Amino acid sequence: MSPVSGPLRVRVPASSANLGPGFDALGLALGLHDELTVEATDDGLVVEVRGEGAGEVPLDDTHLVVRSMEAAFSLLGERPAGVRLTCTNAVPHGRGLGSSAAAIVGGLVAARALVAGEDRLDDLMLLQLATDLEGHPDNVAPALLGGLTIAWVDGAAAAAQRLDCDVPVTVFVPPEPVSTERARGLLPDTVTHADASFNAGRAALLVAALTAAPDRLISATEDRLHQTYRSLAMPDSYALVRRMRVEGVPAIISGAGPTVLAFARGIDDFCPPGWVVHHLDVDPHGAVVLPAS
Ligand SMILES: Nc1ncnc2c1ncn2[C@@H]1O[C@H](COP(=O)(O)OP(=O)(O)OP(=O)(O)O)[C@@H](O)[C@H]1O
Ligand SMILES: N[C@@H](CCO)C(=O)O
Repeated sequence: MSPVSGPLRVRVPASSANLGPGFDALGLALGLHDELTVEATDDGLVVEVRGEGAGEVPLDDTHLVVRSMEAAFSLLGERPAGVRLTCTNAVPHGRGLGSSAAAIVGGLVAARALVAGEDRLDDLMLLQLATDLEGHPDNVAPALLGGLTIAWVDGAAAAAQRLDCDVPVTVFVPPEPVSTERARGLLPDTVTHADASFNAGRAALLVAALTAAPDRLISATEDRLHQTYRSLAMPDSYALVRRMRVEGVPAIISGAGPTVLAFARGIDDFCPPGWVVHHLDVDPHGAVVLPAS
């Protein structure tokens, strides 16, 4: 796709990472989207934010979407004289639904569309930039590629395998955020060989369960590497996961939490007071460039 001169729109999905045992590797693109409208101008930077984050995120060049666009411009050695950016956000911040990944990927895809086109900045290069900005690949991969993704880093090189996946999802979003930074700080430096082996097996089973054998989801979503350690920061989320799992519902902490995700529908009665429920499908597309509406 060649560069777009007029205003353009980028739609980028929420994502749920880890999915239980697949810590820092598995991720799922979800049908809840942020939308960016971006236009090259003759001068300056204008940022407008609507929806999630409005009144909270900065409106200058420290804005995460702007920082991400700048990273792409720097790599390309080319940038517009000015940018007008409007963010219409539906992905809640600090909830484990990949809001930071959506901002990063949205900014990179928008910058590519504005000045380069895909022939000069392909998806693998965007995945690398996004992983460098986010710090781990498991949210930015599904945000970029859609579907179910298995992401990894070889040395410093990020990579991902996308898989088709069509599984119904319900997410329960609590009113208060927990930052990924805080959640990552609760993890131990080492785990037992038994726990590592357990998670490796269940993560492998989870890929099979999500693509071919959904009856395995309750076993496939067990985890020993992160959820219990993080329960200190999100006790209500952890209790909700346990309540659903004892009823046979494959429930997990979404990403670094505190959102709870279940691979099921018709379970809204589990929703605690003051939380928000979304019934979501998997987004197969990832970030897409659309004509400005
Ligand atoms: N659309 C956005 N625009 C600007 N800044 C954003 C946007 N989305 C996220 N951020 C920044 O990222 C922070 C949230 O990142 P954090 O990683 O803690 O949560 P998350 O990405 O929503 O959850 P997770 O990474 O666990 O899925 C916000 O507090 C804000 O500073
Ligand atoms: N794998 C990351 C996902 C963050 O969304 C973590 O759990 O910290």
